[in-house]
Amino acid sequence: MPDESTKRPRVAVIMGEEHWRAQFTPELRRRLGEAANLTAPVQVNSLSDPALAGQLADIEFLITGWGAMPLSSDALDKMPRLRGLLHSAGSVRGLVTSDFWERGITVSTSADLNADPVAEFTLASIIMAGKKAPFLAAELRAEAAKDPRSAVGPGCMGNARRTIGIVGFSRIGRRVLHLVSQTLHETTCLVMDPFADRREVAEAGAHLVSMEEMLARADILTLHAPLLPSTRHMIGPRELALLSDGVTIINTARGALIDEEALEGELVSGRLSAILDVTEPEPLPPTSPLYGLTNVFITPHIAGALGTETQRMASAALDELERLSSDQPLERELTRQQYEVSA
Ligand SMILES: NC(=O)c1ccc[n+]([C@@H]2O[C@H](COP(=O)([O-])OP(=O)(O)OC[C@H]3O[C@@H](n4cnc5c(N)ncnc54)[C@H](O)[C@@H]3O)[C@@H](O)[C@H]2O)c1
Ligand SMILES: O=C(O)[C@H](O)COP(=O)(O)O
Repeated sequence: MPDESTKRPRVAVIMGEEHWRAQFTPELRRRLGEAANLTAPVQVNSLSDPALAGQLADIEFLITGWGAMPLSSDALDKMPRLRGLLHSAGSVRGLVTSDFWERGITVSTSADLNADPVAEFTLASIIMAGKKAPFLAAELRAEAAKDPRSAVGPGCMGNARRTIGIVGFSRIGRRVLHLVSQTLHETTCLVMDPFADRREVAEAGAHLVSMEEMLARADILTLHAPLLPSTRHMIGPRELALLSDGVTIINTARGALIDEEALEGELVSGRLSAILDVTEPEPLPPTSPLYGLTNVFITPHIAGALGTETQRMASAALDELERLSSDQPLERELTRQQYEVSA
């Protein structure tokens, strides 16, 4: 009698072992085992792992994740039956190439679920920036004997009637807009994105504006564009100079969106403040003056999914596997066109 498992699609999991352990709980592994005829071992971090050598020809789907090594054309040549790649994290950049679409291999990503915690972190940052909380806390630490209220410097205070500039109507940018609109009172949201549809932005409750208009009007500027050749240093000395005194820049996207030298100048002078989850380089060198500034709050790239948040992404990749196996349409497919302008 044929083994039931051979009727299921052949699947390999390509990701770092620590992420496999953290994301694929026993319950998710049980689901995976029920949906797939798994390779042995189930998880490796590279398709060139010798343990997979004799098994590549049968593989139909790959579940990938953080810690996976790039998937080369050579490896794809050895997998003529490969139909889909289901990524249990966000960006597939650095992992897949245009080769995938050229070969008709479907790509799906859990990036929407990685976007949620970044948007939540950004909302929290906007609220804290409105009170200048991280900056006043740093001033208090530096000068503990001072009356805290005397530490209140120039720039916006309070979270009502503020203008928030959102760079990028991306997955995360859209979520930030939604959360801000739901949470803060009488807030004006401006969006800058050359690919966004004006009506869609308006329906989401914001105004699509030029970069210049956004910079002139924003009390808080928050960055959510992908890092592409066209967006590197999109915020340079000219753009920073257009911001009013006391504006806080929030960057949870990529450090290289901002010209770091120009940013450093504006922060050292105290004219602008910043909440930076990402920097260029990352981490900043120990000699960076930004570490010593009370108007700068730096976190070590923690806005995206961490710990318990990452299991939703694994579950979503399994949902996609189950859909593909039963010829249902995918919910998280990434087309080649989207890939060109994606994070
Ligand atoms: N800090 C973290 O832990 C963390 C986690 C996840 C993502 N990120 C970063 O957050 C950013 C947003 O991620 P995402 O998944 O929402 O991106 P995404 O893939 O949804 O972004 C694509 C969209 O960005 C917009 N865009 C493209 N070029 C633009 C430009 N020149 N100006 C403005 N907008 C432009 C377009 O609307 C495009 O559809 C990326 O830089 C990503 O790397 C950071
Ligand atoms: O900064 C990020 O993009 C995340 O922390 C990592 O997510 P990724 O899966 O998009 O690389």
